[in-house]
Amino acid sequence: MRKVAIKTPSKSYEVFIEAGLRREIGRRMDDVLAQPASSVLIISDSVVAPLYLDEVKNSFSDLAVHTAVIEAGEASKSFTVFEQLLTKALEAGLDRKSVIVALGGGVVGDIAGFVAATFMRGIRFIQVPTTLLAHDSSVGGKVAINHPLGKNMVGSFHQPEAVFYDTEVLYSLSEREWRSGFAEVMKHGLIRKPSFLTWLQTTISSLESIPVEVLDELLEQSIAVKAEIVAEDEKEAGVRAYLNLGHTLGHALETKLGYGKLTHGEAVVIGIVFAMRLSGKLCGLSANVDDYEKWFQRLGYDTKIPAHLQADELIETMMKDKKTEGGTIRMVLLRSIGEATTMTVSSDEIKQLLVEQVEVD
Ligand SMILES: NC(=O)c1ccc[n+]([C@@H]2O[C@H](COP(=O)([O-])OP(=O)(O)OC[C@H]3O[C@@H](n4cnc5c(N)ncnc54)[C@H](O)[C@@H]3O)[C@@H](O)[C@H]2O)c1
Ligand SMILES: O=C(O)C(=O)C[C@@H](O)[C@H](O)[C@H](O)COP(=O)(O)O
Ligand SMILES: [Zn+2]
Repeated sequence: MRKVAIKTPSKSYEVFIEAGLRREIGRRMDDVLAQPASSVLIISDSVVAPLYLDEVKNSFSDLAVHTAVIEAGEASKSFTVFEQLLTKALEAGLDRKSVIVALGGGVVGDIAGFVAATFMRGIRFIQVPTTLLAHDSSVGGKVAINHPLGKNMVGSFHQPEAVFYDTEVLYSLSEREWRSGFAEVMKHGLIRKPSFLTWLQTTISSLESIPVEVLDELLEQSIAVKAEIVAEDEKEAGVRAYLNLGHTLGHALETKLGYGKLTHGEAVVIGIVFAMRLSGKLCGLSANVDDYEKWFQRLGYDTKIPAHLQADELIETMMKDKKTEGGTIRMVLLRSIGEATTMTVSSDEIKQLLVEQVEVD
């Protein structure tokens, strides 16, 4: 068992990392709750539920356990599904002492967390992440749904009571989902921990899956970066924005292509390459961005912007990014590997580089 402590002004809790933990959720939840739960609503999705919902459900005894299964995929982070889940919570008779359990990847974690943040003005919830990407999304309390005009535009900060990470369940992930999650792992190295990044470069040569003998270490190191930053700045008044490296363009790509077309990690990697090229121009990043791009490509990422997207429409969507201030785009850039910063960037500078990164047919 590995543990990472998350300490924020609003709540302190732990991330427990252990193979087989899904069969222990009910019993372990009692250990982390200061007050017992009156009932539980497990929210999962249509891919995860058939695999793991029964095992999680059976780990609870002497408690009313309700379940809700949403359609798998990014399109479910919507107002419609949000309302359906609130209706389910009401029909199931949840009260202020009830606990929501988010069993799934970042989509389930984000929407279930937002239901918990808003139901009766806020009830407790537990994260049970089932994707590699969710090592990021389950920690730190950002919960949200998407708006057709922008990613995560409606949300809150609502910290979970605990994160129970069962590493065994990751081995039913597709290669594409391993790759998507690994984008956020690399991001954590790039913004804060060059030694971790070097370790990743020497240890991980394929993303078919992450070898079991390195998985726990990789998760602990990557979550530790997030924990450090969230402890410094829970509500993104400053350094937490560094966790957004690659996201200004990444989110715009997800929005403009239609939610779910690219995975979140695929979009973020394109955004990271873009942010690194801009960093070379604007804030002295001396690292060879071509070498990083080649590393990403060797790992199977497509680093180019799809050809049919126009720079102007991407810029228009980037303008709606949550870091934008007074109509100017603020991006996370790198002064060096491991040292992030935020900077205002003009549309002209963005446009020129966007055009250069568009894929050639
Ligand atoms: N809140 C945050 O801080 C934060 C951080 C990063 C990303 N996010 C959000 O997270 C979302 C992406 O999360 P994701 O990549 O986990 O996507 P996801 O939840 O859609 O999961 C990806 C796919 O894998 C399937 N899946 C999940 N677990 C599985 C398992 N163990 N075995 C087999 N299949 C499984 C899902 O059903 C889905 O089809 C995005 O909406 C992104 O905006 C939030
Ligand atoms: O935790 C954070 O802070 C992050 O920015 C982590 C990101 O990986 C994540 O995608 C997050 O949901 C983006 O937040 P947003 O505020 O840009 O919507
Ligand atoms: Zn992200």
